[in-house]
Amino acid sequence: MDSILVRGNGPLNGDIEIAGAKNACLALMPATLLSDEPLTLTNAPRLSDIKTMTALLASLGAEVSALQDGKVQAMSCHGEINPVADYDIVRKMRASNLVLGPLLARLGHAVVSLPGGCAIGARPMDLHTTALEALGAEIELKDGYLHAKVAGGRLKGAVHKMRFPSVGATENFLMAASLAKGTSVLENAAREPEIVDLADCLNKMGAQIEGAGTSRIEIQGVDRLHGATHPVVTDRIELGTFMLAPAICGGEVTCLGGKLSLVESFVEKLEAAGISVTETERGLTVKRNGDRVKAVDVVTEPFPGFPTDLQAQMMALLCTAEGTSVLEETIFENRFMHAPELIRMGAQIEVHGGHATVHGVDKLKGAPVMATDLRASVSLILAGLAAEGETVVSRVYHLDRGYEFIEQKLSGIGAHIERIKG
Ligand SMILES: CC(=O)N[C@H]1[C@@H](OP(=O)(O)OP(=O)(O)OC[C@H]2O[C@@H](n3ccc(=O)[nH]c3=O)[C@H](O)[C@@H]2O)O[C@H](CO)[C@@H](O)[C@@H]1O
Ligand SMILES: C=C(OP(=O)(O)O)C(=O)O
Repeated sequence: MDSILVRGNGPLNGDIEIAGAKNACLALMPATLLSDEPLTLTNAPRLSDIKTMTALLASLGAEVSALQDGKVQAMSCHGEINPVADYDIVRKMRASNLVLGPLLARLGHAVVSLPGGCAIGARPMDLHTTALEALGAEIELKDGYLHAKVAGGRLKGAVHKMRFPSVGATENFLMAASLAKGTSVLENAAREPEIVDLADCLNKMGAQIEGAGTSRIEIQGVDRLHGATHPVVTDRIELGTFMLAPAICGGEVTCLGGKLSLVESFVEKLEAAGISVTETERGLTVKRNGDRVKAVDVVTEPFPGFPTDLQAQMMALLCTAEGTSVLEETIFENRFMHAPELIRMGAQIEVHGGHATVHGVDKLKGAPVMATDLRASVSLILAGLAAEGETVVSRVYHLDRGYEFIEQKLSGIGAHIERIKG
């Protein structure tokens, strides 16, 4: 298994290109199941998760090809569709559960393995199933699989309010309701940019969705959807991650394609810590003011709040802040696994339940550390860039799920980083 070696760095300077969003692309790809015409996604990220979704869609009967430089993902689903999403693929990736809504809408039945838990916490599906049941589906759990069917074969529009604004359940509901008979309304819907991106793409395919990006989304069901070409929205988590590189090491870096609207609550915290962020036509330029950042408190929340997917990276920054910061994780129950690894590097962190208290130290020290999940992995790389000496992050397969060409991208702004093939 590969490892990443990072050497403590001086200032970082230059431009870094931000890719299309993993979490948007993984929701857009299953939309191909809704139409027999081709769906082409441009600006797709080159990640192992995208390959896993490709394998899942292929197992369901879709033709999926990555074209040109790999950034164009073309999909077509005109042949026979297999309604069974197998455990062997679904277990590899939470986002596999996003085929449930489209399969049900297109075929009137589906059998999808439960994703199971993952390192960061439980990944339940009750919000997905109750949302689809509101549209007339009957869903039963048997042998670890959700068996879903619709009497009469077609879902029916309905008003549904979710108890929590789940991103995945909102995505499944949008795709399912697009082909349902009549009007559907989702209340307390998730407002993440990835939801807006999916709704934009579905609308290009002929869906009639209004209100995406707000907590009330209205969907007028249509009889069929057609093909479309759609660019995947910028990855706000990759953007936030790379914005932290100059914040940690000093210097000035422009994240090309970055937009403030994608990362507002994150930028508020960066500014409070003493980092300046400027938006230009090229992207977001980030500069640290002074030698050390100031401590800030962070609470993760659904969008537009501070993203859970940036909590680990923010903790890496706060390890060397002046003062004490408290990070509260409210989305996933086990998302502080980077803390013990950061402690190995000299950080002073106490974790109590969903709270982590970080007492800033002058300097971190390089150490061998272990990546436990995707965002934890990258937080250790960021911490390594701020540490004295060498840090080797092992088990980086997690990293390849969410960051394309990370060594090349960070080397391009002056970081000392290399991959050790394992
Ligand atoms: C709100 C939030 O930040 N969601 C994040 C979540 O999306 P993802 O779609 O995976 O997760 P949800 O938004 O559905 O889940 C967030 C919370 O709801 C709970 N839950 C979820 C579904 C369900 O049926 N029942 C249930 O109780 C989960 O246990 C969790 O506590 O992970 C993605 C990958 O890290 C992130 O990009 C999303 O921003
Ligand atoms: C945890 C993440 O992904 P997933 O939900 O696919 O596990 C993430 O993107 O940070």
